[in-house]
Amino acid sequence: MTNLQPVAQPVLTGRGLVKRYGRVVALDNANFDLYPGEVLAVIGDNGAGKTTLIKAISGAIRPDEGEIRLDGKPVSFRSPLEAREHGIETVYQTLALSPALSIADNMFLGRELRKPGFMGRWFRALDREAMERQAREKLSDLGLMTIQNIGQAVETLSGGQRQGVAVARAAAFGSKVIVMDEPTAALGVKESRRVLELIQDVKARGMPIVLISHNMPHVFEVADRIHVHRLGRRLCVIDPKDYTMSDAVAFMTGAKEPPAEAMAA
Ligand SMILES: Nc1ncnc2c1ncn2[C@@H]1O[C@H](COP(=O)(O)OP(=O)(O)OP(=O)(O)O)[C@@H](O)[C@H]1O
Repeated sequence: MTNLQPVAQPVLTGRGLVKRYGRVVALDNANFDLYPGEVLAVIGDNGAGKTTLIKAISGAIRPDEGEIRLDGKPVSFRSPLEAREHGIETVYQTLALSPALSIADNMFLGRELRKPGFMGRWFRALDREAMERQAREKLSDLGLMTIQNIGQAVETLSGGQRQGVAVARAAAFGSKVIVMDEPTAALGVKESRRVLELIQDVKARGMPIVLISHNMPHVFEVADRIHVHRLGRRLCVIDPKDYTMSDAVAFMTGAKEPPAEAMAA
């Protein structure tokens, strides 16, 4: 069995996270660990609490209880913007791109570059040239320059290309962690392949990734470790090399219990 306790300090941890929605306990004392440079897949049945976990670590919700640490320091994000400011970028299932805006505008949405000047930030003119240049650089860094025109509206791109823009944006600005919620769910075979390659590219640049996915072949292809979530908490962490996809599904549905060494604290 592979030793699943990496020696490095985790980049991001969650301890004892609780989130209640009325009587529903979406997170029930959940723990979480992400290590440097790894792709950590989070899998679980519908309603297991994966999205709630990811929302907690990306600032979209505040847990009722528990502690989140980034680089060993306790953090408490009041909004996704605050999490972004700390280097945690999230690519949501719904993408959060503005279809009518250009690729460059989308990449800089909410953090537009402005020309220098004496006036307050919001009164200075946008520096379109710099944004377009940097957007082009970021996309080509990730091998995404099949997109010809950076001024093209996002609504004219294919699903895979849109996902590419969202991932490139996250990779460009996420200085510490990238979280991806079902990045291949709405994509065809070829486009999914490109996104999986992108995940590998981002990982190769040393950035750890949290990947939530129901797609077991994709999870088994790219994940270094798999966090299995059940009934609002982490049940176990497994190495995809040591288990089959049907083992993973059996653990997540409760059809089979994981061996003691994989059980999470
Ligand atoms: N805003 C909300 N209001 C009320 N209940 C919620 C809310 N968000 C999540 N829940 C409940 O919390 C539980 C966990 O939901 P969550 O979306 O985190 O699960 P999930 O593992 O991501 O599921 P799926 O795979 O279906 O997306 C579910 O019972 C869900 O109905």
